[in-house]
Amino acid sequence: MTAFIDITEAEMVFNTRKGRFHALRDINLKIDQGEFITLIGHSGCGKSTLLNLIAGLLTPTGGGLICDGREIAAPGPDRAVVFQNHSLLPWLSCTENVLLAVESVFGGKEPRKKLEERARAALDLVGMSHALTKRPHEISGGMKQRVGIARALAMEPKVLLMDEPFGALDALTRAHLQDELLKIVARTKSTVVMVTHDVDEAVLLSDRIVMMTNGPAATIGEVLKVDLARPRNRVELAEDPDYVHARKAVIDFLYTRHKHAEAA
Ligand SMILES: Nc1ncnc2c1ncn2[C@@H]1O[C@H](COP(=O)(O)OP(=O)(O)OP(=O)(O)O)[C@@H](O)[C@H]1O
Repeated sequence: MTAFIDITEAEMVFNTRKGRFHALRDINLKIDQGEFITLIGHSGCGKSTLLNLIAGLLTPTGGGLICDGREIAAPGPDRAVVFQNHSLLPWLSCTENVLLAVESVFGGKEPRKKLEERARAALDLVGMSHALTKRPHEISGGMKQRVGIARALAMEPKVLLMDEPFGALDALTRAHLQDELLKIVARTKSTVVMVTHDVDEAVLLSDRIVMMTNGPAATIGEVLKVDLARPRNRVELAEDPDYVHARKAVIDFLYTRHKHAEAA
C-alpha cells in the first residue's frame, strides 16, 4: 500500500542560462495522513523546491510524487500553500481574501451564505474574528500570516504546505503562532509539510524532521522521529531530555556533519 504522500526517486534539474543545475536527487519519502513533517537544511539546499514539487508548482525531472493515490501533476486545492509573505490581496478585507479561496473550492456547490460561514469559521480558528472587515495594511505582520493560514485551512486541504510561514516575524509573534498552529493542527488533524530554518521550531512542531544535505544535488540526509507527547508545551519541553536530545541531533547534523560551505 502506498503512503498518503509517497515521493519516489524524485529528482529536480533546472535549466538555467548557465546550463543545467541539479538541485535535488534521489528523494524518497513517505508521509502518513495527519503527520507533521518539517524540512530543514542550509540555505539553497532545495527545501522550497521539494515543497513546490509536493504542491505541484514544479514537475520533477525524474521520479514521481503521489498524494492520496493520485500522481501530483499540477497544483490543486487538496494541497494548500502558505508562503513566508502572506500574499493577501491588499484591496480586499480579511474575510474577502479568505472567501476568494473558499469560492475557488466550494463555489458553485454551496450557497453564498455557506461560503461566508466557511470563511468566518476559518478566521475564527486562527483568532482573527475581530478583524473580519480590515484590509491587510490595517493589521500586523503576524495577523496577516494568520489570515494566510486561515485562507489555506478554509480550503479544507488534505495537505497544508508551509514555506517558512513564520520566517518574517519577530521571535515572540513567531512563538505565539507556533503554539496556535499546534492547537489548530490538533483540531483539524491536517497533514503538514513545513519548511523551516529554525531547529527549535522543527522539534517543537514535528512528528518527523527531514534533514537535507547541502546542494547541488541535495538529498535527504537523515529523518529524525520526534517522540514527544502532545499537546506540547514549549516551557516544559525546554528541559525535557528527549527534546534536548532531538535538538542536539539536528544541530549536530547541520553544523557538524553537513556544515555549510559559507559557514565553514
Ligand atoms: N527556478 C529555478 N531555476 C534555477 N535554479 C533554481 C530554481 N529554483 C531554485 N533553484 C536553485 O535550486 C537550489 C535550491 O533552491 P531552494 O529555493 O529550493 O532552496 P532552499 O533550501 O529553499 O533555500 P532557502 O533556505 O535559502 O530558501 C538553489 O541553488 C537555487 O538557486
